[in-house]
Amino acid sequence: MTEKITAVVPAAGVGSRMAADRPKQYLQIAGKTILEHTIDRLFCHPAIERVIIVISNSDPYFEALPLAHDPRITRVDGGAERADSVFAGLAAIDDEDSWVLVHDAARPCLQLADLDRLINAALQSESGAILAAPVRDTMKRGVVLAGDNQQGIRETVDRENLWHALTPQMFKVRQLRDSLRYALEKGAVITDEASALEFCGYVPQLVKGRADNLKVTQPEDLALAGFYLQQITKD
Ligand SMILES: Nc1ccn([C@@H]2O[C@H](COP(=O)(O)OP(=O)(O)OP(=O)(O)O)[C@@H](O)[C@H]2O)c(=O)n1
Ligand SMILES: C[C@](O)(CO)[C@H](O)COP(=O)(O)O
Repeated sequence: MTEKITAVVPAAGVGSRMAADRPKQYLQIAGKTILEHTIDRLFCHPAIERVIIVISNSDPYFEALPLAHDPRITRVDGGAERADSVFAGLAAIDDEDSWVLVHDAARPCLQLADLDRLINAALQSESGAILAAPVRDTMKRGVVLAGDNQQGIRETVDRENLWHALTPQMFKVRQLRDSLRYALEKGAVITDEASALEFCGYVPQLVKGRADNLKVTQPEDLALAGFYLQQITKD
């Protein structure tokens, strides 16, 4: 593969659900921050030429990391929402005909085989591609019960063809930038890149990925991510 790909890593969140003493991307696993593990996983693939890391403009942690001095890495300021941060990262890419791969800083357990399959699928897709994991549990939609903050079951959601969207998600820069701009201008709720393309009528490809490509989100995820990373570095 000769394609050279720019990765955009949104890392400007505060990690509120983690309830830690710092944003979760700076929590340590095996002596390195989650952010460093994530960047290491991306650079394992030869097609990843450059990484744009999107950081909060009030972030006091990033500059202390060796990453901050890596010539392959560019820092840009993030925005209020993840989609704003991704849009800011895209602004740092000059060639609109090139490929961009967006990967959450909070997903440090990405495996090379999944990354390679996603890249190959996106290169052959008119509307890019995302890693996704099929839902494995029975899915319920809740309803807030009157009088307290308890939820009851409103319905069981058909899980046929239901997927967890993961990252990386890979698209042509122009297609993603134009879709994000349009969707955000129209006030669409955009929680991943694919939803912006969907809003514009595109059909990105779903590429089955490993369920252990977890997004560190809640306190119990940190130990699990540590276990998964140990498995990767052992292989
Ligand atoms: N304004 C934002 C919000 C989120 N992110 C990034 O998007 C990724 C996925 O978002 P999420 O897991 O929701 O992270 P947080 O927003 O930090 O978490 P929380 O919602 O618990 O605060 C994370 O790497 C996060 O740093 C970002 O770059 N800019
Ligand atoms: C992009 C994402 O990882 C896909 O599942 C997820 O939407 C990001 O987390 P958030 O909590 O929605 O910001």
